[in-house]
Amino acid sequence: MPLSFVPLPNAEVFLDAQFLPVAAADALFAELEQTIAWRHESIKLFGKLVPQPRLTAWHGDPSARYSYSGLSWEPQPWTPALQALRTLVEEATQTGFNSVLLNLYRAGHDSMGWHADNEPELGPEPVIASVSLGATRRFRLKPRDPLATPHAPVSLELASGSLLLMRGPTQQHWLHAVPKTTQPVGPRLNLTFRRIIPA
Ligand SMILES: O=C(O)CCC(=O)C(=O)O
Ligand SMILES: [Fe+2]
Repeated sequence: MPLSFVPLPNAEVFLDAQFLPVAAADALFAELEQTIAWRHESIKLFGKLVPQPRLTAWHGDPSARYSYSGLSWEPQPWTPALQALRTLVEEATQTGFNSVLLNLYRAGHDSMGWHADNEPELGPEPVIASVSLGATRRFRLKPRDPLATPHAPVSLELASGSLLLMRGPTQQHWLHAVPKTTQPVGPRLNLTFRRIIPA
């Protein structure tokens, strides 16, 4: 299935709900959940170290150093599975990526707060290609400034094998999040492919 345009003001968002066949997505989920060296990082919030509500890993080209939420990341090398997925994502999006951030949401209590992927290393108009595997979780988007971008918040259910593409002015004008849920939900793995501009 091709990427379809999600019409939002001051944004360029595309979604392919079935980028990977379900069986391939489930197999990739199982492989990555087992083989990635997942880390439980903490971030500094108001001077206190707080464990992130999810597990993470960072892979990429050696030149793709990155700072994220006050953390500095040295990328781990591409594994064959990650390299194969990168090639598929690059073909689908016609974009080159040199790194991928992996997030493992172990259950409904794991989450990602409101933010934009607007770190300076990503340049002025970051291209973010996000592949989801495993349980379906709700992905929320809301305008950063509702006066400049008058639109209600948006929910996308990101199912296993889906590909979400955000580019152009999206990170400048919109925030996104994966809220906690009290619904019983299994683990979900998300991979955001990024292009770091080496310093
Ligand atoms: O898990 C998701 O769908 C979003 C992940 C995300 O926003 C990020 O890694 O910056
Ligand atoms: Fe993000």
